[in-house]
Amino acid sequence: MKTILVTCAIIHFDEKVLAVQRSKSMKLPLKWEFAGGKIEKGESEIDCVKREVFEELNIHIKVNNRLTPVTHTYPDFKIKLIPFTADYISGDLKLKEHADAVLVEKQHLLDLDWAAADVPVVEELMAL
Ligand SMILES: Nc1nc2c([nH]c(=O)n2[C@H]2C[C@H](O)[C@@H](COP(=O)(O)OP(=O)(O)OP(=O)(O)O)O2)c(=O)[nH]1
Repeated sequence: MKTILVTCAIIHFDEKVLAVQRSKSMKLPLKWEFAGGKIEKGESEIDCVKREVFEELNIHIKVNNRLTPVTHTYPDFKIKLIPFTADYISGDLKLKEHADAVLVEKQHLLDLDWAAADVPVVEELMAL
């Protein structure tokens, strides 16, 4: 099975981080994730995560640290999820694709129903 490379951004707004919920019509419907998406051919990880966040949320971010990538096999595809911490810089948040968004304190992140690949990312984040 081919592995798709996906970046995501853990965007900090002061002490909280932004989680977004996939819509009913997307793969992994209604699961929570960090904004991001597939790396395009020739694109750097950082350019990808900035582009995806702007396309999905209409905001600009500053990318900070790369966390540990997670490889996960879903029933019909396999991904390598590459997470970055980031800070909100500018723009009015608009949900272009997602069903919902919440700002969550780090200690409450595991209350959400995450996409399976994100669980190790959330655990690493909570331990930082
Ligand atoms: N953006 C993002 N995707 C994630 C996370 N965790 C996780 O398993 N994924 C999966 C869901 C998607 O299948 C894939 C990201 O692809 P995408 O968002 O660009 O595309 P998609 O699946 O919605 O659309 P498509 O395959 O129909 O083109 O990675 C995450 O935290 N952020």
